[in-house]
Amino acid sequence: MTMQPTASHFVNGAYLEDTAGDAIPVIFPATGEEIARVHAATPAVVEAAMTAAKAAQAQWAALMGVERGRILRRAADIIRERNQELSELETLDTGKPIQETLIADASSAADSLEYFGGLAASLAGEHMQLGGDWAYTMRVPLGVCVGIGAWNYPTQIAAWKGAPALACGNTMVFKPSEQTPLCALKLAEILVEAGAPPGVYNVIQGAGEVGKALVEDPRTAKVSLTGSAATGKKVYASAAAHMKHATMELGGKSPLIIFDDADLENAVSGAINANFYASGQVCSNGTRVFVQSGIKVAFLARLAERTANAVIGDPRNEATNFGPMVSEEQLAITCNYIEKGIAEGARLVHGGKRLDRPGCFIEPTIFTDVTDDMTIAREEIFGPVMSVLDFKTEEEVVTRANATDLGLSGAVFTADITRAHRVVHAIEAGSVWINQYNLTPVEVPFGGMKGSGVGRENARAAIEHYSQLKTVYVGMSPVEAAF
Ligand SMILES: NC(=O)c1ccc[n+]([C@@H]2O[C@H](COP(=O)([O-])OP(=O)(O)OC[C@H]3O[C@@H](n4cnc5c(N)ncnc54)[C@H](O)[C@@H]3O)[C@@H](O)[C@H]2O)c1
Ligand SMILES: C[N+](C)(C)CC=O
Repeated sequence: MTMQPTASHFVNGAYLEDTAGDAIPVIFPATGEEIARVHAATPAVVEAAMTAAKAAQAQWAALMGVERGRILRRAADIIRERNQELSELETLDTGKPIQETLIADASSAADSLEYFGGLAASLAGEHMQLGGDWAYTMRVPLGVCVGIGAWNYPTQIAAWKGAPALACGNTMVFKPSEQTPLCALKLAEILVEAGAPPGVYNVIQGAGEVGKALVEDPRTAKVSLTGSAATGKKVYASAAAHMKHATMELGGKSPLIIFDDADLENAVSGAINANFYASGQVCSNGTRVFVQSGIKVAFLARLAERTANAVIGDPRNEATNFGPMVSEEQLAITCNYIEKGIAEGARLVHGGKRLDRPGCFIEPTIFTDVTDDMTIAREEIFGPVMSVLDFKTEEEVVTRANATDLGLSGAVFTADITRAHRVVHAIEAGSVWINQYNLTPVEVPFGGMKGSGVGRENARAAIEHYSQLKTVYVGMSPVEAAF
């Protein structure tokens, strides 16, 4: 099986190769098979991409918003028509089950292009009457935006950054994660097919060094990173040093709070989605599951029963609902955390073992008797490891839920609507669900508080992060000079 792209990079409207860059093998995580090989961008490729994006920007921004929007919406239509093919590619690139990718990835990219394509024509400033004088604001693009992606949602991340950037009249150079380089190339190809001029959306490959070169390039006006908190700190500092705009979509260690009065079955469903979707490799996952004492025994019993029903296997099989992890490296990190959990006294309720088969498979894992000070309760694992902690009172759980430097997401499951709102208002996180988990439609802003990031993706909020206001003061009478 091979998914070899035409070339490693997509620059100035066409595929571009430069084999002088380090080779990056693309591994299908379910088998360990190499399905493609791309090359990291050399300085010449970085230069070509930045030059193309810079050259294309003014002309792209000069188009009517409705014209830019039409191109984005046409790209959305093409993505929907090719959903099967793009979902299969996402599955091969990441290892996520096809039953997930068919509904969550290319379609999310299409939603984003459709949504921001729809908004492009309505981007506008304001008019202020100042007696006889007046002023107005214009919403203007930032210039060349750099997007840098994580490996868990390669298609979605490429579009969540590209669609609002392009809608606002910016151009983009996007660098996917070196672990999942294939999907973003398809987005670049589709945008050109939809009518985007050369240079408007470019994709180049590489690891952190290439990302760093893009961030530091003087032509870069804005950086949007999806990645770990550690990388975020470095990239944010570098962007700030040169006064560049920045959006940081980083990791989390989110609390999922289940009160005694919650619908048990729904709470179990929430905890499963919040921990085992995409084999646990979701930034917003609710990995600290706080369960009120009265419901804990019943919750754990039902959770273990339902988790035992997971269909683990080849992600290309439509029946599979739990696939491999993305890489041997990520699997090893996860196994290490499981060992630490055991060593620090947490009790395994389910899973905990690597599967005895080829590929990066590990069982969905549930720990109970977890305490707040344990490593597995403090650090983002980014694997299918759920920690169940118990609590007695609302006040106690809110304090414990907030006792983290991160603040990406959270949830509360309860039948008491007053308490639900009280608790979600108290949780320090960018997205909080009530009796739901991990739904992130394009209509609602997504992003983190505290160490989980700055800025927001999706919704109208993203427009604020991909454009800036210019104020124009119009003098209607002579200047009154002092002398
Ligand atoms: N908040 C969100 O929306 C969101 C979504 C998905 C993933 N994530 C987070 O991403 C992390 C997992 O992804 P990962 O392992 O790919 O993260 P990572 O931080 O290792 O890498 C992310 C990207 O940054 C690049 N990079 C690394 N060092 C860089 C540097 N110095 N300068 C510029 N670019 C650099 C990498 O090549 C990669 O493309 C998790 O922490 C997860 O929570 C967050
Ligand atoms: C943004 N989200 C939650 C869809 C995927 C994060 O890993």
